Amino acid sequence: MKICVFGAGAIGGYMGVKLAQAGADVSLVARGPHLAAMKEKGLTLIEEDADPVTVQVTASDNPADLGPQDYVIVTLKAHSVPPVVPKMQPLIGENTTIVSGVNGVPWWYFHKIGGELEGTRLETVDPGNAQWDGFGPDRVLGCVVYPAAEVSEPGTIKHIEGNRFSLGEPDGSKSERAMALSKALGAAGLKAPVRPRLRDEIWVKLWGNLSFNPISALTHATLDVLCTDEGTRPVARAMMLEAQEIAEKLGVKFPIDVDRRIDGGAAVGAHRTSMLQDLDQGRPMEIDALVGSVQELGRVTNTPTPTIDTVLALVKLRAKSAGLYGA
Ligand SMILES: NC(=O)C1=CN([C@@H]2O[C@H](COP(=O)(O)OP(=O)(O)OC[C@H]3O[C@@H](n4cnc5c(N)ncnc54)[C@H](OP(=O)(O)O)[C@@H]3O)[C@@H](O)[C@H]2O)C=CC1
Ligand SMILES: CC(C)(CO)C(=O)C(=O)O
Repeated sequence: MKICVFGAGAIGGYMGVKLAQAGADVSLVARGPHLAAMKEKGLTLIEEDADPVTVQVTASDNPADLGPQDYVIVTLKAHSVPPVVPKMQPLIGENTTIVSGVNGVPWWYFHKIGGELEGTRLETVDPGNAQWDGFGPDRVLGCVVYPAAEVSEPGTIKHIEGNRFSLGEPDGSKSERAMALSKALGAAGLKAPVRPRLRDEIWVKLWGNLSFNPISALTHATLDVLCTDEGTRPVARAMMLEAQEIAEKLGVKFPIDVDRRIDGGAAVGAHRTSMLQDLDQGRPMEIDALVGSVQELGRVTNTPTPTIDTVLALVKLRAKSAGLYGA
């Protein structure tokens, strides 16, 4: 089974080391100093309570070097995917599965969902239908990424917590391709359950990213603070309730309520969300995928999103002021 991880930064690098350690036929697409370090010294993974491990990996910035794959696991930031679809084509053969390991509303959301919204495209996450047309939705296997990791220096991944990558077919089936990837990830020491209702998990994760991430970027507060502060907790809660109304119209079942989700965020502690980290480090922020997409779904389902609209406007301007959003 040939697996290529496209965008082998924090999450893709973590997966890449685990797969390589387990003897999988895995290759990594990366770029810049991180790629150069991987090629020179291998890819190192630092995990708590374990000695660092370094594996030699097949890595390139040119997918044509790697050829057609059985699975391409995309672990890029959401906004980085559409522009690289043409570059990814050499990795795609007749039976290639694309695994979308990207936060936010996935571009394939309305594929095989059934009902009147079947096939709806989302401009915020797939401008110009780049992925829908360039990959084709039938190739897609969904994935919700739970681990936290960072590139601590070029060629080195620091794992922070978690090892679960929930997988799910757009139609909810336990397909052969989903089960085979689950087995390969399991053999690499990762948890990769195949879920019949992946969209429910997408929304529970998105609840937090939609609200905590922009609030943290606007206030520079860590999760423990913004989830308990008497001013920002109700803002997060209002955003989440708007999102819940949208999701429930789309058939999602939430296994917990908003207060439990916010308490879960608070329990993570003094964490700077990925959006705040991106702002701090001058990197583009995943605003469209995490917040804009939910506003778009509000329009699609005729659901008012006043709090989401307000926070989205503020965080977009914050990002624009830092030169990290739009032209
Ligand atoms: N990190 C985390 O803890 C978590 C992340 N996620 C989600 O997982 C996804 C990936 O996040 P994360 O791993 O943090 O992101 P990273 O930025 O660490 O990894 C993406 C990597 O892809 C590289 N890249 C970008 N464009 C190209 C290209 N055209 N060719 C080759 N390489 C490229 C980036 O290089 P460069 O740095 O030069 O841009 C970077 O090394 C995101 O959607 C994120 O929200 C979900 C849960 C937790
Ligand atoms: C906020 C958190 C921990 C989940 O809600 C996250 O995933 C992020 O920092 O992007």
